[in-house]
Order: sequence, then structure tokens, then C-alpha cells
Amino acid sequence: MTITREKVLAILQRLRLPDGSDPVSRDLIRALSVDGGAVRFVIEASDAAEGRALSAMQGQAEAALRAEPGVESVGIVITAQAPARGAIPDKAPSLKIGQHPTPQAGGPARISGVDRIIAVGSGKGGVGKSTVSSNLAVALAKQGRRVGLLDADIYGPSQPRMMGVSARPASPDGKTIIPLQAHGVTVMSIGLMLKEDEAVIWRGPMIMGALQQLITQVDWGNLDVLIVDLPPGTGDIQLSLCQRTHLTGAIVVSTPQDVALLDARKALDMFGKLKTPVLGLIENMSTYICPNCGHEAHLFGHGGVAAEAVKMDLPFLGELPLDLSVRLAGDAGTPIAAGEGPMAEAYARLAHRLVAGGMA
Ligand SMILES: Nc1ncnc2c1ncn2[C@@H]1O[C@H](COP(=O)(O)OP(=O)(O)OP(=O)(O)O)[C@@H](O)[C@H]1O
Repeated sequence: MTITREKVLAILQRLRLPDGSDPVSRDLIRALSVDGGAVRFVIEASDAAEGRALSAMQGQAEAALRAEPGVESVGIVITAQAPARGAIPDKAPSLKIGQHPTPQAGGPARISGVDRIIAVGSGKGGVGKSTVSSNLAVALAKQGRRVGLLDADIYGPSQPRMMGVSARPASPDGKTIIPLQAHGVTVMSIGLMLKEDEAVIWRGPMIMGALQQLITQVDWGNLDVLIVDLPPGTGDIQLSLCQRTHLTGAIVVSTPQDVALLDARKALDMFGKLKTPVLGLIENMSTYICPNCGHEAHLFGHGGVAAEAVKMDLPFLGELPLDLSVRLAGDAGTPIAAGEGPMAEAYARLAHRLVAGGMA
């Protein structure tokens, strides 16, 4: 007898809270994972008082789950956010971006009209994940694919600058958000909904709500592939995206440096735990060729990501050189892949590989 995520949710839905509602409909269950017979999840209370009130339910949930055939262990954690009055906005910005996520029945959902979704992640920040996302999106569009780019880096959205878009997306009916178009790609970023220089200080549920809105409220149209530029690390956004959205898979970007690789391994471990297939690894800032003398240098080392891919039995998708033109193009809002030259060709090869493999 095996236990499934759906079965766990059905059991939890039978429990009653003091107000007569159940924890699933109240959207209190987070990070549910069912790994063999091990069931783990977080009950998220809105404050400490609710957390205390919910601790009775923790025992009932554990007893109900343990009684279920196939369940070997149950791990439940109650978290309660301390209210930080004044510091954290309760109200979301316009278009109500940043609401609490609504409960979602069943497993990860597909986006209607979108054939594939690829998440681009990294363990460490600054390794070029956003650069790879935008250039890959543009390179795929150049090969005739219908491509969307979602900037899910809520804390540091960089796609508006890299893709050269700044207009606020329209919402004729106040609900659907019309994404922007740039370099043949349909683009949406939380950065387009916020004022420039405005810091996002949201609690986990609001962040997850914002992500859910960006995915479900944006009119993505018909896409062959949606590229999702994740924030660095292994936090709420990654968890929420992998658990709520049906992903084709994830690509992990790293530099060959040991410290970056160390963090990349954590990202790979996270995708493994969340059962998101890893489509492959990319080595960015691999080789530097001096524009004056042609000397080839390896500022962050070389080949470390390819070696890691072999070790982990994962596809190595390619290496991208460190090249000043990449940064300048990104800063100027026209990804290097939109033009011609060796870097554009490197991205074209990467895009071709994904298309040939049925991944994009
Ligand atoms: N191959 C490259 N050659 C030269 N510069 C690069 C290359 N890749 C990325 N960069 C530059 O490095 C900086 C960091 O890149 P980027 O913002 O894409 O990284 P990131 O991993 O998305 O960072 P963050 O952690 O902020 O999300 C940017 O200025 C970008 O232009």
C-alpha cells in the first residue's frame, strides 16, 4: 500500500479546526512532501496565537496519518510568523500582486496554452542565471519557438533591465495581466509591477501568492516553452513553483568555482527532493579570452561543472565564456543572443540542444 500526496490532503481535509473549517481549505499546509512512506509538511499559522490553537490539530493529523496503511513516519512542524507591524505591507501593490496563495486542489498544475515550463536556477547568486535565462529565451525565439520569460526573482528582478522593458503591464479587466513583448519573447516580471528601487518586504505566503498570480493571472497565450528565472538559492519561490506548477524540468547554472559548485549541489539536491527533473547543468563564465592578445584564461576555473554533471549522471548542456559584451548587452536591454557573433552562436547551440531534446 503506498501513500500519495492526494491521500494525505484528503485525510487532512477531514480534520476540523475550531471554526469548523479544515486546514487544507484554509491553505495552512505548506511544503507537503511524500517520500516513500515518509510524510512531511508544515502547518503555517498566521500568528503565534493561531499556532498555539493549531497544536491540538497537529496531534490529530499525526494520529490520522499514522493510522493510514503505507505511512511509516510523519513529520509536522507548526510555524507562526511574528507580526511586524508597520514594516511589512499587508496590502499588496496594484493588481493585488502579493496576495496569499489560494489553495490548489490536486498536484502541480499546468498553465493552459503553455506546453513546457523550464525553471532556471542556481545555488549561488551572481553566477549568471538571469543572463542565461534571457539569452536562452531570445535564442529559442530566434529559432522560431514561442517563448515566455517569467522573472520569478521577486527580491531582485533583473529581467526588465536585461530585456529592455519598463512599461507597466496593462490589465483591461483588472484581473488578467497582459505581459510585455521584447526581442520576440513574452516577458513578465514582478519588477514591472513595483516602483523602481522599491524593496519587496513580504512574508513567505505573500511571495508565494505573488508567484501564483504571475503564473495564473498573466495571459501567457500559446507558448512552446516558458522559461522561469528563479531567485538564487533554495527558498519559498523554488518550493512553491516546483510543488504547484507542472515543470518540464530545471536547468542549473553555475560557475566552475568550488564555492559556486558547492551551492549548485544544494540546488540539485532540492530539485531532487521536490521530484523536479534536472534537464542539465550549464557552466557560465567558463573561459575568458583577452580581447587584446587572445590569451585564454580561466578566472573561475574550468570544467568543474562538466565534471560535476558526470559525477551526478546529469546532462551537461554546455559552457558559456566570460565576455564583456554579455554584460554590456544585458545592461543595455538587448541580450547578446539577439545579435550575431560567438556568444550569440553559443546560445544558439544551447537553444538548439534543448529543442532537439524536446525540452523547448
Ligand atoms: N558570461 C558572462 N560574461 C560576462 N558577464 C556576465 C556573464 N554572465 C553574467 N554576466 C554578468 O554578471 C552579472 C550577474 O549576472 P546575473 O544577474 O545574470 O546573475 P544571477 O545569477 O541571475 O544573479 P542574481 O543572484 O542577482 O539573481 C551581470 O552583470 C551579468 O551581466
